[in-house]
Amino acid sequence: MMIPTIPTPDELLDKGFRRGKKAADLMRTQKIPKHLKGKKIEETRVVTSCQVIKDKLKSILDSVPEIEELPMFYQDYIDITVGVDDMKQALGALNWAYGIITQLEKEYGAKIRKNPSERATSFQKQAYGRLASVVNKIKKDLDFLDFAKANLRNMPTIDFDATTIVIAGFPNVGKSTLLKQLSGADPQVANYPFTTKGIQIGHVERHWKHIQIIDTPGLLDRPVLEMNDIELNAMVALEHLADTILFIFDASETCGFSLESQYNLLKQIEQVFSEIPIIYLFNKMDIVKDVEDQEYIKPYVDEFDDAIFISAIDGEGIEKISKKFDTIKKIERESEDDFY
Ligand SMILES: Nc1nc2c(ncn2[C@@H]2O[C@H](COP(=O)(O)OP(=O)(O)OP(=O)(O)O)[C@@H](O)[C@H]2O)c(=O)[nH]1
Repeated sequence: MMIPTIPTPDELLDKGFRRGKKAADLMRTQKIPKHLKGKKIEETRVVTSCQVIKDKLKSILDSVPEIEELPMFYQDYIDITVGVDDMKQALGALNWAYGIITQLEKEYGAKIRKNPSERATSFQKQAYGRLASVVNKIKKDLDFLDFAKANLRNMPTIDFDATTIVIAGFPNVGKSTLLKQLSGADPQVANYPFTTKGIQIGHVERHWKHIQIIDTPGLLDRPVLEMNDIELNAMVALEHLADTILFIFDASETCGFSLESQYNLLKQIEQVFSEIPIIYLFNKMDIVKDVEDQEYIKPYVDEFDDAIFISAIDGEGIEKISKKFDTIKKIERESEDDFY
C-alpha cells in the first residue's frame, strides 16, 4: 500500500490558497466585461482552492483499498499495526471533508455569480473561512494517516496464491541460514508488527509450484504463553496464511536452548496451529554427527518418524526438505469468515 505524502491542515490550505491565488491572478489578465471581472476572479479563486484540496484528499483516499476487501492477512496486519477502526475513522473523516468541500465549492461559486460584484470578495473570504474550518477539523485524521503511512510502508508483499511455509523455532537454531539455503537468493525483508528484525520471505519454485517461505523473527521463536494479545493476533494472521509449518530443532543445543524447551515450544505451536501440518527438522547435525550416539537427543527424535536431519550451514539434507515440499497441499480457505 503506497499512501502518498500526508499534508498537515496548514500545508493543505496553503497549497489550496496559493493555487487559488495563481488562478485568480491569471483571470485578472483576461479580457472580461468590467462588471463581471471581480466576480469571475473570486469565483475562480474559491473553486480552484476547493479543487486543489479535494484532489489531494482524493489521492489519499484512492491509495487505500477498501479494507474489508483485502485478504484477511492484510486486514489483520493493518489492525495490529495501526488499528483498522482508527484507519476507517480517518478515511471516513477525509471522505466527509471531501463532501463538505464539494458543497462549499458549489454554494460559494453560485453566491459569487448571482450577487453584485461588490460582494464577491466578502463571499470569497467566507468561503475560505469555512474551508479552513473543515480542513482543520480533520487534523487528527491527517496525523493518523501520516502515522499509518510510516507504519504500513514496508508491509510484506504476500502471494496469496502461493503455497506458504512458515518457519518456527527458537532464536539461533538456524532459521535464516535455512531460509537462504532453500530460497537461494536473499529473502525479501519486510516489517512485521512486534518483531524488531522484520519478516523474511524467500521464494522457491518446485515443479511449477510457487512456494513462499516466511520467517518471523521474534514471533514463532518464543513461548506462546508469554505473548500478549497483540502478538497472539499476529499469530492468527500467520494461521490464515500457513499451509505448513517448518519447525526447526537445534539438535546440538548450541543455540542455548535445551531440546526439552525446544520441544515445549513445538507443543505450543502445535496447539495454536492445530489445523496445519508440521515438518520437523533437526538442524546442526554436523555438530551432533550421529543421533544414535547421543542419548539426550533420542527421546525427541523418537517422537517423530518422519523428521529430517540437516545441516543448514553446509546445505546437507536440503534436498530432502525440498522433496517434502512437493507433498504440501495448499489449504483451501474458501471463506475467510470461517476463521472467526
Ligand atoms: N554448525 C552449524 N551451525 C549452524 C547451522 N545452521 C546455522 N548455524 C549457525 O547458527 C547460528 C544461528 O543461525 P541463524 O540462521 O542466524 O539462526 P536463526 O534461527 O535465524 O536465529 P535468529 O535470527 O536469532 O532467529 C549462526 O551462527 C549460524 O551460522 C548448522 O547447520 N550447523
